[in-house]
Amino acid sequence: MTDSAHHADRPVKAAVFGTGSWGTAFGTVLADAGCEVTLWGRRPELAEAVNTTRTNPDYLPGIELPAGLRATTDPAEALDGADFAVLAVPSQTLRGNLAAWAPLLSADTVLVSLMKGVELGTTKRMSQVIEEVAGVPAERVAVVTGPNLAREIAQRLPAAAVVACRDGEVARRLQSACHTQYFRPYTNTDVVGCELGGAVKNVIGLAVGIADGMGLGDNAKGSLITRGLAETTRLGLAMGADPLTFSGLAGLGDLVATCSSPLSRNHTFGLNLGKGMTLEQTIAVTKQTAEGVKSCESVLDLARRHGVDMPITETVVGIVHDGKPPAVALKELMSRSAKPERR
Ligand SMILES: NC(=O)c1ccc[n+]([C@@H]2O[C@H](COP(=O)([O-])OP(=O)(O)OC[C@H]3O[C@@H](n4cnc5c(N)ncnc54)[C@H](O)[C@@H]3O)[C@@H](O)[C@H]2O)c1
Ligand SMILES: O=P(O)(O)OC[C@H](O)CO
Repeated sequence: MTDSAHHADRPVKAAVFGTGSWGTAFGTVLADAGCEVTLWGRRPELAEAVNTTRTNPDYLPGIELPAGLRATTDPAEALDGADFAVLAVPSQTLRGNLAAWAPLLSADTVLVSLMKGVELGTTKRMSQVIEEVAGVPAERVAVVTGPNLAREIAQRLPAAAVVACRDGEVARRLQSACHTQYFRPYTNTDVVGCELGGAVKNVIGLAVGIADGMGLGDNAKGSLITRGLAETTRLGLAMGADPLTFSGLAGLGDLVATCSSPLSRNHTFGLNLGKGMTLEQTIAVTKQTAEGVKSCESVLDLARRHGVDMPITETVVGIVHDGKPPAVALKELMSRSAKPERR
């Protein structure tokens, strides 16, 4: 673990872009695993706070960060000698952000996506956006996903995760760079399945939050999780993913964590809508990135492009973007024509 995060005779170096909750928490994992980690953030005062107080007061208050983690606002400084460039900004800003950083990348730096979203308009997965903007092959892009609520990880509570890359050897290098006593990463080469699992679970998390807010009970929750996984798997199959990925950490594991945790921003966003807040009120009280709010539209777009039926995703889009009252949307969902379970 700690000893394995070395590259030949020097520590592995990682730049983490995004000093929000998950960038800071995953940077903590890398530093605890023995890497030299530099966090990039937009705001000098937050970088200063990380360096002087060894905490991130805005995103992870009260949690001590490791000594091997420092912050800067200079992307070139963050990337200097980096083996891994880890990206943890909102999915919809990644393209613009990375365009500015790409010219600073070395030829052998591996790009790592922590993001769980699908780009609006293009319907591209985050690894595809990275390949396109940075001009790198799929073998140099990895994805970290799974049931990883940032605050729990930063508190060093135990969790497993998936490190996915088309090139299995690159996945193994990243696995060893982020393996600690509390963070157990597994490798996978099914990048499409891992990314879809992460992006669609946010949409199902919204649906479950809405149901919880409406007081629909635990049977409704179990039904939404299971049928949500069924529609995720249908989309994955149409896009060439391995269906077994969806019963793993990137699918079921993340779905269960998101749909059952008060720490989930997507679940909380849905909960507020289900309790009767308007979209505007809900957005106003949401301080961090709830990716499903935008990605429900791109996931539905993706489903239509692939001719896949995703009724729960469609219901979420109806409530979140078309102003459909949750009670009306529920009635419509329950009135769909009867069918066999496996179809
Ligand atoms: N928080 C979690 O538990 C968690 C876990 C796994 C994956 N993720 C994923 O990680 C990604 C980042 O989420 P997060 O939880 O860190 O979000 P966050 O809201 O906590 O932080 C987002 C970070 O991006 C920065 N940012 C916002 N707009 C920006 C812009 N236009 N340009 C550059 N930077 C910008 C913010 O300043 C902040 O530092 C999301 O895709 C999310 O789904 C989050
Ligand atoms: O807070 P959420 O809803 O973005 O979920 C965080 C993580 O993705 C859980 O694995």
